[in-house]
Order: sequence, then C-alpha cells, then structure tokens
Amino acid sequence: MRKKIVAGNWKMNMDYTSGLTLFSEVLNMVADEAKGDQEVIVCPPYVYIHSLAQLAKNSSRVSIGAQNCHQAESGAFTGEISANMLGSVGAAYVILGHSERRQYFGETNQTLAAKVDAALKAGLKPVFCIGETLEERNQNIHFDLIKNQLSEGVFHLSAEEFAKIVIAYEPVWAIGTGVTATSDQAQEIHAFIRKEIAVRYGVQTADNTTILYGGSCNPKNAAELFAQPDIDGGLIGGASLKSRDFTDIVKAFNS
Ligand SMILES: O=C(CO)COP(=O)(O)O
Repeated sequence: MRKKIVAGNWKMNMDYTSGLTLFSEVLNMVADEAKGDQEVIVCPPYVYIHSLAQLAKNSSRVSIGAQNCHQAESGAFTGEISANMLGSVGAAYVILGHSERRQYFGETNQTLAAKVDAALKAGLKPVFCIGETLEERNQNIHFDLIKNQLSEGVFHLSAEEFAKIVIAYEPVWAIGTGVTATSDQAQEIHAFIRKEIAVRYGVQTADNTTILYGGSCNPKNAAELFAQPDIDGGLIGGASLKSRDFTDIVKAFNS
C-alpha cells in the first residue's frame, strides 16, 4: 500500500515567529485529524527547519522537508546548503525540481538528477516535482515533456533508490493561479506517470509510488482530487500558510 501524503510548501513566506505559531497549530490539529498511515510534511524556509524539527520530534505523523538543496556534499559554494546539512538539522524530505526553481534559478533535469542523488545519499527522501506550462499543454507536448522530466531526473535511479522518492505533479498553469487542474485532468496525468514508472521499474514499484498533485489545491477541491485512483495526496502552496485550511486538506482524505 502506498503512503498518502499532504505536504505544505511554505515557499519564501512567514517570519520566524509566525512560522512557529503556524507550525504548532498544524501539529496540534494534525494529531487530532490524520488517520491511518497518512503522513504530513511541512517544508518551511531553510532557517526554520531546525526549530520545527525539534517541535515535531515526537510526532509520528508530521515530518519536515526542505524546499531545495545543493548537489555537492560540501565545499566552496557560498550561500548554498547541502543535503547532509538538512539531514543534520532534522529534515527528512527535500522538494526538488519545483517549477519555480526550474524557472527562476535555471535548474535543469541534469542538475536535478545530481540533486536527487545527493539527497538520497544523505538519507533524505526527494519529493520530485514535474509538470508542464500552459503553452506546452496547448501544444499537446505535455506527455512527452513529463516523460522526459522523469527519465532525465529520476529514472537513472536503481529500483531500491526509486522506492524512496515521492513524485509531485504540479502543472505550472495551476500554481498560485487559483486555477486547479480538474480531477479528470490530474488523474489522466497521474495515471500516465504511474504507467511510465511501471515501464521503467515494474508494476509493483509503480503501485507503491506516492504521486502528489499540486497547484491551487484547497479545502474545497482536495477531497475530489484525492478521491482519484492515482492521486495520493497534495503538495500545497498558499493553503499551507493557514493552519485551518491546511488541516482541512489533510482531513479531505477521510471525507
Ligand atoms: O507550488 C505549489 C506547491 O509546491 C502549489 O502552490 P499553490 O497551492 O499556491 O498553487
């Protein structure tokens, strides 16, 4: 059985005090709401990871993730953070390949493949993001693009390594726009992703892979999205900044 996950990506939001308050509320609410083997991941800015990981230490449900890491283990890379460093302050996951990193920081599938390797080597689980722009969808090249993001970004991994990663499908046109993919549109791509994983690693690995949907997911649309057979949870941006909205999304699995 694959894991159900709701992950919050705070992006570059919240100051330290408001971040601590938000996270404490999420911890309390999730303790009451999450069921079964559902996992909740909160991905704050780097500088809050240590404090939040301390708060979450005794939670069996809530883990901390980073939003990026550098691909080198250590060295002269001023301003960068390695996967080992993230692990040493309590991160368990790391988002890699978010479309904002690809768009604004020039991250390519090749760089991302190296980051995925570095994360796994450090014992972090990558949440690997893929997804098309509106132009790519309109040109009907989105299936090829997604296939390419997978094959260049993560399909070099061994089956054992691949079993540790989570995939997040985030159509760029749905991120922060208020326009969500319909549950049918999202399910179509998730099924395609799972099929590609099956071609590369076999049906069992594909069945065990958690594939999240991200892009304007909110308490109103989460239940319908999560009810799709190949959607195993969400990667949440804006709605992860409000404890009630975020935990309502966590609850959407149960409704
Ligand atoms: O980019 C996202 C999560 O990584 C999605 O952001 P929104 O939920 O704000 O659209």
